Amino acid sequence: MTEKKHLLGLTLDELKDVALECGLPKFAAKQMADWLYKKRVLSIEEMTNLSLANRNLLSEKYDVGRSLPVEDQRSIDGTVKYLFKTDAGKFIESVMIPEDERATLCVSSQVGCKMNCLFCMTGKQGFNGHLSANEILNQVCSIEESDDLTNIVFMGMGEPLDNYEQLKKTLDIMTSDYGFAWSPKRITVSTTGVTPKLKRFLDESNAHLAVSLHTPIKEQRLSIMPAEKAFPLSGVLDLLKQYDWSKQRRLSFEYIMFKDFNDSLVHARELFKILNGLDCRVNLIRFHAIPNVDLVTSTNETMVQFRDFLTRKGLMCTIRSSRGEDIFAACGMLSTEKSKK
Ligand SMILES: C[S@@+](CC[C@H](N)C(=O)[O-])C[C@H]1O[C@@H](n2cnc3c(N)ncnc32)[C@H](O)[C@@H]1O
Ligand code: SF4
Repeated sequence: MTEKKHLLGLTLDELKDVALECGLPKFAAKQMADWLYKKRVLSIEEMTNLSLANRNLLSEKYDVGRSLPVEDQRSIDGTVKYLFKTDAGKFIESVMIPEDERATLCVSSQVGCKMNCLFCMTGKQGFNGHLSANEILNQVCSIEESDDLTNIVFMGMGEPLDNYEQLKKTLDIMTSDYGFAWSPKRITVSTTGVTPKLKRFLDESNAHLAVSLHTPIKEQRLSIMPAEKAFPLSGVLDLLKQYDWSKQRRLSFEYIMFKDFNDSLVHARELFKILNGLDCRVNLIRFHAIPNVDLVTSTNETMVQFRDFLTRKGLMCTIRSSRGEDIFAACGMLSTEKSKK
């Protein structure tokens, strides 16, 4: 028996094609979108404003394509890490982070990652495949807290801009009226800066952008982020400087603080210099230690000094609190290497 194709993850135009293919009236596409993205049903059977005959026709080739997490782990700080199995039998993780009135879901965009950043567990796993829009949206729809989510960040496993077509489809469905109808201000895409795709992302979406910067010095960045070779930070900044960031769209830079590596005031000064003229903020992140990597996180005192230096210069800078470290759910700690085995 051939595998059925999934409806979740299809845009309204694609659902119109499905309606045509299965001999359903064109307006059935909007009805399907309502069931998938507003009422979030698990089966075609539940789409009760489609006639039974039409539901049967649709079910011959399609299913909804929802799959529940196969495992969850809860941190003492309330963070929950979910494990999902993909269609290809691989595993990915998503992390739900509750904070005051907010509930943020950190989603994965790939199984593993090609970028091989020295400090990241996902990078150590290597690249095991792209996720489809279905598999990205399923992470949002299929967790217990789904209805309460206030924000989505693409900071889980993978480099979202290396999977641009599926990212774009996901963002379209999340922000369109026929889809989740979310404001793009609730969504942040984090990237090392895959320049050609970054340009498309800036032109084709209004979601917030976070760039993983980590050091203003080229040779140092190259030593911890091999992607610096193909997509130098200087090119990323040139591109970003062509856009108007003074409106609703937010630009931020992630900066992991490594002790005696990138945490001196010389670095802070250089960072200020290269970001000068950009309407942006800097998030300082503690390094979450991973096995077999010699880097160490900076002290709180150093982080505060670094932050205060930039703040005094007029650059908005915050220290991001680490969440879910006890269950290996914090930034850069996600890996499904073991699940694979
Ligand atoms: C896992 S990445 C996923 C998104 C995208 N690939 C990127 O690098 O921006 C999300 C963020 O986690 C950071 N990160 C990776 N490893 C980390 C670690 N061990 N400790 C703290 N942050 C880490 C990355 O630099 C990035 O800012
Ligand atoms: S930090 Fe981001 S780009 Fe680098 S290896 Fe990890 S997931 Fe990939």
